[in-house]
Amino acid sequence: MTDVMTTILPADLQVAVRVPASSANLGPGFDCLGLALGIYDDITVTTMDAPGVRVRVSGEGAQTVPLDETHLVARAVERGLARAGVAAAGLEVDCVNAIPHSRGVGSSASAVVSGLLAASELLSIAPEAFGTQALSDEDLVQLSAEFEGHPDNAAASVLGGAVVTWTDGDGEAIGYAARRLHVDPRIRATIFISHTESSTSQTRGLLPDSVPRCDAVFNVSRTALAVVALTREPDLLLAATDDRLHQQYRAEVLRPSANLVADLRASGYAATISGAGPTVLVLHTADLPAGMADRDGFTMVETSISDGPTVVDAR
Ligand SMILES: Nc1ncnc2c1ncn2[C@@H]1O[C@H](COP(=O)(O)OP(=O)(O)OP(=O)(O)O)[C@@H](O)[C@H]1O
Ligand SMILES: N[C@@H](CCO)C(=O)O
Repeated sequence: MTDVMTTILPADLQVAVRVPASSANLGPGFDCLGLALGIYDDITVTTMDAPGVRVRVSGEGAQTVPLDETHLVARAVERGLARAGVAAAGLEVDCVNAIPHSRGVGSSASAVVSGLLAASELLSIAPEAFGTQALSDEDLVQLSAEFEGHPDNAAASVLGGAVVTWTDGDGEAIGYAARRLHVDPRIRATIFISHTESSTSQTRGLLPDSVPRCDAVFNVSRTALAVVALTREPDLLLAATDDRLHQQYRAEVLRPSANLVADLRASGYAATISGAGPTVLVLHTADLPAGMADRDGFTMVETSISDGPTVVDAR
């Protein structure tokens, strides 16, 4: 689909969507593995006659995010509509956020996906004369990854479950694609949400441009193994979540998280830094022992693996 000339949608179309958080990398799969988590932001978008963008936010980020047209959800709604050559004169965006920001559980990707999914639903309920239709999952992955600059979080929030993502091309025209994996139902996800924040763009800057070949080979093998462990042999999760590509380079600025990962892995748990941190993800099949929750600086949350986003209302 290509962008075409803009026409204006009628006022009072309303859609409500619920979009999951995500954990990226899962250890070795830097920028190419992701997992949707059972923590959700709820977004309602209404088209208006009056020009401008009005944003209301409660929950996570309420004190920090902008409340105008620069808000990430509003920008994503406009981008999604533009894809089909339409726009809204004005937009009202209502956000009820449960996904913590800047902790490594994909809040920015969830915000972008919620805006694009809302746009997609607006396109599907617009009067027939507009000739618009919902965006495909492929479009949602492409457009959300363009915002993020990497597809792992965004694809997990679009498709649910675990995802493998890849890119084609470079420079101005990167293509992003993803496939969902069928996660072995015995696998559970627990996160230790850090009480401190970390900026993804800042910690990406700590990564070297090249790594030793032995480390590259190590990560290629573990990433392939992760697909086996996630889909049918969870006993392999500890080995399959090991990494030499990125966590060691971020450890200095994520010291408490790196120490927690090391402790948990030494005790046999498949722990990794979640995304760019500082939250820590543990994948497991058995109950975690009582007392594990007591970690200074972290709140342990036994979450679920999400089946993906839902459209709650569209009228
Ligand atoms: N729901 C939201 N609404 C508006 N802006 C958001 C929202 N969620 C995140 N953001 C913006 O994205 C920034 C956080 O992005 P960042 O990529 O650093 O962290 P993250 O997405 O939470 O974690 P990670 O990408 O490591 O999983 C916030 O500071 C805020 O500016
Ligand atoms: N793959 C990305 C995920 C950010 O959530 C990174 O590690 O920078």
